[in-house]
Amino acid sequence: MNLSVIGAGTMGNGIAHVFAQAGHDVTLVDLDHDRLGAARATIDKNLGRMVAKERITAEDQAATLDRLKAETDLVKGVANADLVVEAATENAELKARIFDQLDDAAPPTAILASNTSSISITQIAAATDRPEQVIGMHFFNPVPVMKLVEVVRGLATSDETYETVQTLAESLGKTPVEVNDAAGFVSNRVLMPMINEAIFCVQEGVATPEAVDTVMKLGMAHPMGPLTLADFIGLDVCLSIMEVLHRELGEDKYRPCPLLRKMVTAGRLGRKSGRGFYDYAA
Ligand SMILES: CC(=O)CC(=O)SCCNC(=O)CCNC(=O)[C@H](O)C(C)(C)COP(=O)(O)OP(=O)(O)OC[C@H]1O[C@@H](n2cnc3c(N)ncnc32)[C@H](O)[C@@H]1OP(=O)(O)O
Ligand SMILES: NC(=O)C1=CN([C@@H]2O[C@H](COP(=O)(O)OP(=O)(O)OC[C@H]3O[C@@H](n4cnc5c(N)ncnc54)[C@H](OP(=O)(O)O)[C@@H]3O)[C@@H](O)[C@H]2O)C=CC1
Repeated sequence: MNLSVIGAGTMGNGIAHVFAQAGHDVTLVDLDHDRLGAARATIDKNLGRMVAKERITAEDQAATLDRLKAETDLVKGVANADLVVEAATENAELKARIFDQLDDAAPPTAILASNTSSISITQIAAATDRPEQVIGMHFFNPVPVMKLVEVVRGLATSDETYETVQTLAESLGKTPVEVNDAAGFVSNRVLMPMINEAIFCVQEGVATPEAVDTVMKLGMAHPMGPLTLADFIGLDVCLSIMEVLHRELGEDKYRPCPLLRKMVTAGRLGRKSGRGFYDYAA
């Protein structure tokens, strides 16, 4: 298939990686040329790890990179797409604008999928004239490792669109799980309030970030503590998700922790900015 991925951040590079590795031609689109270069370098590094472990050959690595194109112009980047996955910043207005552009620029038969963590697929689909071809294809971070794709049906999503995305996810070696359109879907409805509560523990002085993480790792066998995971996801993404849960579900239990908001305001976004609950300075 010809696949396009919009947004070359944390998730966009992982999605482009698994698509290209599975043999698809991929165009990665971002407004920022440097971001595209960094994404290619990350994909190359992650493929290199697999070569070092003898899971793939150096020829596979080169062939995967050959299938990957970079583009700063969205119109050119989706002109031949069979399916587009949007993985731009978690912001409802931005996504509506992008889907409006995609609807004009992508072939009429193309499926338009969003990797959104929490925003309504029905609302995103309403920005297009093809809501039956709009769907949530929600990958997990790090994409090359995590086995789940949460496939989110909007109100108008057709069975044909669902089946194409389900088959594509399976062809990547992932397990698709069908969910309906509701704020945060299943994954972030359950995960994000836990992370938010962990941040309240730090804010209220119940324990240090290290202690909170150790409790959840050793006591609950989580691979990463919730604050390490929040830094890994991006604190700006966590805040956006909590805001959607709070606004859409309307209950106090979903209010974003003030410390989370303060850290985002201060530019402490986690790993991607070099500092969050922990310091990642080289
Ligand atoms: C916000 C949303 O909408 C949805 C989300 O994505 S929520 C976030 C979901 N993700 C999680 O919960 C991740 C939780 N953490 C983990 O599962 C693990 O800590 C981890 C897989 C990230 C790292 O595992 P680890 O055992 O600590 O490290 P490590 O041994 O170095 O890595 C394990 C494997 O992952 C690979 N890996 C680690 N980080 C990677 C990355 N960023 N990209 C690609 N591969 C990576 C390693 O190469 C290694 O591969 P093999 O098993 O094939 O050898
Ligand atoms: N982080 C995570 O763990 C997960 C995130 N998600 C979801 O994936 C999506 C992306 O998140 P993530 O990768 O973390 O975010 P990042 O902030 O890492 O990356 C977003 C990228 O999109 C770019 N972008 C913004 N506007 C446009 C546009 N109009 N056209 C093309 N590119 C654009 C940004 O560029 P610039 O910085 O220049 O604005 C940036 O490079 C979000 O919807 C998020 O909720 C889903 C699962 C997990």
